[in-house]
Amino acid sequence: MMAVMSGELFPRSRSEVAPGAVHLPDWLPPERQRELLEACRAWALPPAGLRTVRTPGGGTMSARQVCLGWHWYPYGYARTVTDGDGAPVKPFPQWLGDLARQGVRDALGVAECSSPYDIALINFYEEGARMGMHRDSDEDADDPVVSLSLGDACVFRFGNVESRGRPYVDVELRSGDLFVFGGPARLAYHGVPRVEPGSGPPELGLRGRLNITLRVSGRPIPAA
Ligand SMILES: O=C(O)CCC(=O)C(=O)O
Ligand SMILES: [Fe+2]
Repeated sequence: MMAVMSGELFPRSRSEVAPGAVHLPDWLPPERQRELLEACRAWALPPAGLRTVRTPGGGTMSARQVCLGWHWYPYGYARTVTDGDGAPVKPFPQWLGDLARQGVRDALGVAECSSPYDIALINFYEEGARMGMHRDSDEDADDPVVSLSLGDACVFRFGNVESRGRPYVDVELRSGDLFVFGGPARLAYHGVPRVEPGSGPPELGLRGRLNITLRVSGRPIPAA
């Protein structure tokens, strides 16, 4: 099936990296990965498409990003791309919310969400891109963060709630993997120190890595 699985001595298996943080390898079958990739390609187009994120300190993030539902900027959420072309953020589709809930159910065994999933951050890692240790703390809800990976494999570093440093666990995330962090792990520091170029399944047809993180904003649904 997937090239990354060929030659594997042991099948990769579910692991609880920390209480509330679960990795489910190969969660998305290849055809669902292809569908999600096609959707990402459409979302990445302007207006409100893929952009380089500038941080308040004057730096830029090396992974480029596009958002759905709510536009994330360092450090908050808006209805429009306030730090880009100013266009309204693209809508968050119902099917993506259903996928998020399914992910929470499969990973944590429960799916009591305070309100529907309504945010997607899609990060595109080209050669050399990475993401520093940070917390996902701009949401007003504590529902689990659901992360889906497509394309090249990466090292996903999952740490603790106290600091950016140790202890942390390095997990390899590959195309189709699900990673969910909620409960006591919801505000843990995490990051992507490395992406392995050319390690994705060739038949997917993606150079680089895409990560889709799904979140609950905890904000009232804005009037249309
Ligand atoms: O790319 C990843 O796996 C992590 C992305 C992430 O942590 C984020 O978007 O906040
Ligand atoms: Fe994050």
